[in-house]
Amino acid sequence: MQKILNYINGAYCEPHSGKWLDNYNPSNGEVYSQIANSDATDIANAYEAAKEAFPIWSNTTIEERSRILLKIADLIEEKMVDLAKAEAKDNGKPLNLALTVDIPRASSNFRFFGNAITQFSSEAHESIGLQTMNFTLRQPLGVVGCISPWNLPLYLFTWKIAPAIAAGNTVVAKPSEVTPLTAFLLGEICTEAGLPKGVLNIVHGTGPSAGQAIVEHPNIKAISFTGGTKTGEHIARTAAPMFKKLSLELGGKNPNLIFADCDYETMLNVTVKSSFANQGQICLCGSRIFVEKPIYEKFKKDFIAKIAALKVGDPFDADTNLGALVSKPHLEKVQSYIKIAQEEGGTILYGGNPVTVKGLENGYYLEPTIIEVYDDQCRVNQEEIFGPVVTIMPFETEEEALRMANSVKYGLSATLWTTHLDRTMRLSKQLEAGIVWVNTWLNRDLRTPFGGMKDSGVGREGGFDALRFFTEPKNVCIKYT
Ligand SMILES: NC(=O)C1=CN([C@@H]2O[C@H](COP(=O)(O)OP(=O)(O)OC[C@H]3O[C@@H](n4cnc5c(N)ncnc54)[C@H](O)[C@@H]3O)[C@@H](O)[C@H]2O)C=CC1
Ligand SMILES: O=C(O)/C=C/C=C(\O)C(=O)O
Repeated sequence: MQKILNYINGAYCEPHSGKWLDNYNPSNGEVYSQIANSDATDIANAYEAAKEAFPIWSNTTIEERSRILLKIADLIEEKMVDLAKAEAKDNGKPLNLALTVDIPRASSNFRFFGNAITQFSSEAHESIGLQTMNFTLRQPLGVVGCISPWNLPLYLFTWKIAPAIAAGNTVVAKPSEVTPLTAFLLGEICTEAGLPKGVLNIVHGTGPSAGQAIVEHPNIKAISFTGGTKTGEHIARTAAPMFKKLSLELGGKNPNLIFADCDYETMLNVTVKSSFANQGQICLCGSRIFVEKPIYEKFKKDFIAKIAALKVGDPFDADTNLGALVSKPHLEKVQSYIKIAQEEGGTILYGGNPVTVKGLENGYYLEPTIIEVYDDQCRVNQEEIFGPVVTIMPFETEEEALRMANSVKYGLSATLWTTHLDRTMRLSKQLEAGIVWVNTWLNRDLRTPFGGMKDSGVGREGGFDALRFFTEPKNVCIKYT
């Protein structure tokens, strides 16, 4: 059986413990590989390799760093099909999605930061009349930790690693133990691209063991984490006494506000995606849909018809719209919320049942599910489900829509459908979200700040924000006569 090995100091190696975890294929429920079950010793080894590589890498010219990052981007593109197949098998997502979204974005992450680092510069402030000149160095932090989740495996893993190494840091990174395969494959791509050994070290294993050891390591200077809010809270508690820099991209329960004056057809098509792309397992999915009363009944009917036409099936079939959920425990968690919805008095307008796919009877499939709710404070409207489940509810006024949109503990993204300019401006300012999309969804320009407010996280990634996170500003003040 295939072994998912650690990649430390430029070479693949077994975990120190000699222990392995089962890796499941969500499409058929079978174990198909073994994952290194690493512990604090593996993290310490990875740290040592990263520490040794740091003085050389941090003094490598920007041009050379950029050249290597661009080469990694090229190699990911060259290996697109193999990587996409690996992602679909490991995660259960449709191959088409991996081919058009996940792997192209992983390549773009390296290409973007390979270029961005050549434009990242220090600031200077001349204190006129005082004969002093200040300039601010932006120095790499040292060894940093990157911890990523299972929903967009290579996409989010590289979203952290690329800016970290572009800025001159060396990295100890851990992908999710639920989807480690493409991170494993990234090791050989980095070697082929000529990334010096020790610059990127990839350690596999569980959160409480390998992940915790990264966060606890006293000399790992910063942690960039994407995952659940509870885990983020735990990481913050562990890291705070060591004054580590933290970037936490956490959960979401994002509102999708639909006004009667919107471009209806575009809204309907995009709302299908923002509800169920990647089986709804994207922290940015619009899982709470609020529709202005005059078009509510029409929307309900049209939305149900669109969803009924989606195909749940084998991730490798070209016409599959929704593949498998990522794991059995996750499927059970999502199903438990459908039960809660019924207990709370919600109406299941569509879906709610597991799907049996011929030849893949033990896979983790679930119908896309639409729940009509009558109180925006109910649990299914407040708690992150992170699956193919959306709630819908009508509203009468802009004020009511805004109040409900903001009445959750999360604040990651919000989507607004309207052609009314004043309303766009008013609501964009008042929505409690780090990202507001108007008449679009998941429309990404990698230069923009990305992250959430409230329980959706701390800090911003993307563009120069990421490069600023992965560097320490040091001001030098010179007095001259
Ligand atoms: N992007 C997002 O917003 C994501 C949100 N979630 C939410 O979180 C829920 C739980 O999913 P999980 O897979 O359990 O996510 P998680 O937050 O536990 O996992 C994310 C990453 O953190 C690591 N991790 C876990 N515990 C850690 C610790 N103590 N120290 C350091 N690293 C640790 C994991 O190994 C994984 O690499 C989901 O049902 C979903 O609601 C999950 C994944 C992504
Ligand atoms: O950077 C993006 O485009 C998307 C990020 C998505 C997540 O962070 C997530 O789903 O967890």
